[in-house]
Amino acid sequence: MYMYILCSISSTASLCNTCITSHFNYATLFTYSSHMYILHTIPSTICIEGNIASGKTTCLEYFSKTSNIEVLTEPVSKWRNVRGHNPLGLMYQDPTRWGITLQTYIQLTMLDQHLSTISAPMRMMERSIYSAKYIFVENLYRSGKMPEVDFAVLSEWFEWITQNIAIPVDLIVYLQSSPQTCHERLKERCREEEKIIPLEYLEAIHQLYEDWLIKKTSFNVPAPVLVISADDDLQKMILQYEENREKILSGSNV
Ligand SMILES: Nc1ncnc2c1ncn2[C@@H]1O[C@H](COP(=O)(O)OP(=O)(O)O)[C@@H](O)[C@H]1O
Ligand SMILES: O=c1ccn([C@H]2C[C@H](O)[C@@H](COP(=O)(O)O)O2)c(=O)[nH]1
Repeated sequence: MYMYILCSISSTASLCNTCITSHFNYATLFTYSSHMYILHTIPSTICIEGNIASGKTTCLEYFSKTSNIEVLTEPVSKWRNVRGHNPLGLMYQDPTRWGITLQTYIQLTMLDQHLSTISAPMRMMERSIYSAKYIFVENLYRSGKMPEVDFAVLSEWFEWITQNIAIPVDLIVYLQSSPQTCHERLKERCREEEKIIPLEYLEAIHQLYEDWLIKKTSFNVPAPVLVISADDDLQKMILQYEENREKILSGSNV
């Protein structure tokens, strides 16, 4: 049985009594097994958050050319094909029946990404286990499309995971875009399962993101937030990424 203790490190490594899961650039994980501690350095983590088709994957592709960063895009291909089944497509067809199926699988695959071993000192992820719960599960529940029992089971799972496993995030980059822009881009991207997404769905997701990351009135925000306005064309977005490069790579919003 392994016990995980996460300690915040500034310049020198030391074991601290309390777990601090944000505001650090460098962290060390002590796994305790029987009688000994094993020391691992874990990479700092930047999560790119934003509405559907706001430009997250495009942003990650841009930063994938930077050395010392490992980019992890959302495992959408898994969500579209798990042992021959398509939970993403099923959820859009019948959210009340399949919402829990998709979100359980997303929770697992996101946890896997947070915990995956990488060789680079920095991990840049598309979304997080937090937005899966605080945005997408919440939206299904609030819109009356997820039965209360499904929401309760998913919530119990999420709480167990976040209380028992350290899932550190150092910086959230929020690509803030209007739902209208996302709707246009979504139609352009033309993913089969998403053809039925109405503007209202993107508006609801947008509102949940704003409450979480801008107003900070809904759920715990696990890291500082850097907001980048994402309605601009690609060239202007690249300029913004360059202007913010240092802040992003140092894991800081200031
Ligand atoms: N700044 C932009 N201007 C115009 N189109 C964009 C921009 N960023 C991304 N796109 C296009 O919009 C669609 C969605 O972008 P994507 O990066 O896949 O979004 P996400 O990963 O957030 O769902 C893609 O077709 C992409 O080529
Ligand atoms: O927790 C989640 C995360 C994502 N989705 C859906 C939303 C989109 O249809 C796809 C992929 O999202 P992108 O924003 O295009 O990367 O997955 C979900 O339903 N629940």
